[in-house]
Amino acid sequence: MVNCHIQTVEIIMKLGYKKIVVKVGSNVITKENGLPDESRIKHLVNQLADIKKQGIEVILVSSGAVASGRSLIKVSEKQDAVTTRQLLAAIGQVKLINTYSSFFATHAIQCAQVLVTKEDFRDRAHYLNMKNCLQILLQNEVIPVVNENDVVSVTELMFTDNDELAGLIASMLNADALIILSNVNGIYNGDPKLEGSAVIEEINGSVANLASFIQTGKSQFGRGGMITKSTMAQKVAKLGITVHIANGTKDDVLTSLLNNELVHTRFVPEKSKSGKKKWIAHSETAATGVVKLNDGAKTVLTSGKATSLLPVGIIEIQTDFLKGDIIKIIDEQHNLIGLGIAEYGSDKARERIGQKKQKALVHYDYFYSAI
Ligand SMILES: Nc1ncnc2c1ncn2[C@@H]1O[C@H](COP(=O)(O)OP(=O)(O)O)[C@@H](O)[C@H]1O
Ligand SMILES: N[C@@H](CCC(=O)OP(=O)(O)O)C(=O)O
Repeated sequence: MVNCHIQTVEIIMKLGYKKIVVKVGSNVITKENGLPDESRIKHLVNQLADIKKQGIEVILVSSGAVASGRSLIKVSEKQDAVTTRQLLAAIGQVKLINTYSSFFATHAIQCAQVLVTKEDFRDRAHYLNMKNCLQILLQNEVIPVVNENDVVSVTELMFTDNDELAGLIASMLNADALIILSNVNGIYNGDPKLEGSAVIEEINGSVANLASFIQTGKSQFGRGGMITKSTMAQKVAKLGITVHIANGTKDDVLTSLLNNELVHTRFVPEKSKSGKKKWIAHSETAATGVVKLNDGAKTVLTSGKATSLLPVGIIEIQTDFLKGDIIKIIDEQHNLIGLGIAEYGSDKARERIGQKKQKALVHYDYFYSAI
């Protein structure tokens, strides 16, 4: 036993992460018959406990409320999809968190339930309140178990899926890595079910044809699918956080991943961005104004150099905004170039369109390039 533990200590230190966010998909912890896979949950908790005991901060984002609810109640077929989801999640989340809590308790570790909605990330003050709460949990050696609050998050107010939520949490907490556990070994260069397909082990920067490898279908209990997972992973890696997509149904997946011994997909991180840029990057739905740029301004702004958005490159203010609002910056073909915080409102910006020597509309420190 002692030797085994010492070995685990060495294993976990190899990648050198200090803070990780682990996202567990519904499929990982749900059996084929739809019932929660308690032995899988227990095995994951054992690994997370080992990792935490090495001094690594762990935040868990776990799906599975709806799947857990299905095991507890029979839903009338007449009930619509939204209400069914609310009902199943409301009941299932209790079971899910109790399962985690009892397994963590065997390691003398406390976990906390943190349920969030997309709205919680929109307003910067609200965002910082949530960040503060998660940090205080971590400082008190508690493992936050985060899920979307499916009871109140409906339709357009929902996250695409929990991968998006996990990306937001990893960015908010400046994690070193985000580990997404699904029921496949990673992103394949073709249909994962076909023999000729292989796992793409490293993705560096934005890969133009990545989406073409991915089948649109998703797994039995999943919500978003692999396309949303890979889009989110590229965005998070661009902010400076390593993203791993691995198979959570494999034994010892976390320990072998952290020991660099697992075949999976790893997104190479770019240089780390500031906390404010990380928030701006995830704030597209909170944007009010839309500003169109000419091609010259687009080239300068996306060159990777520290340049601010000057009125000389603006060709149109499409939607109004106030000073301090998040604005979308688009090119002549209406593609998103980036997001930024407006230094002044749309009235002033309109007066200055195309003019030289005017104050920047978006300062470089508050600009996130989506390209
Ligand atoms: N090229 C691909 N590589 C890996 N998985 C893929 C690919 N194309 C489609 N998929 C599907 O994506 C699924 C994982 O996404 P999703 O259903 O959202 O899972 P989760 O519940 O883990 O979030 C896999 O089960 C697989 O069927
Ligand atoms: N919040 C939902 C999970 C939704 C979701 O994104 O699921 P998945 O694609 O399996 O990560 C639940 O707990 O059932």
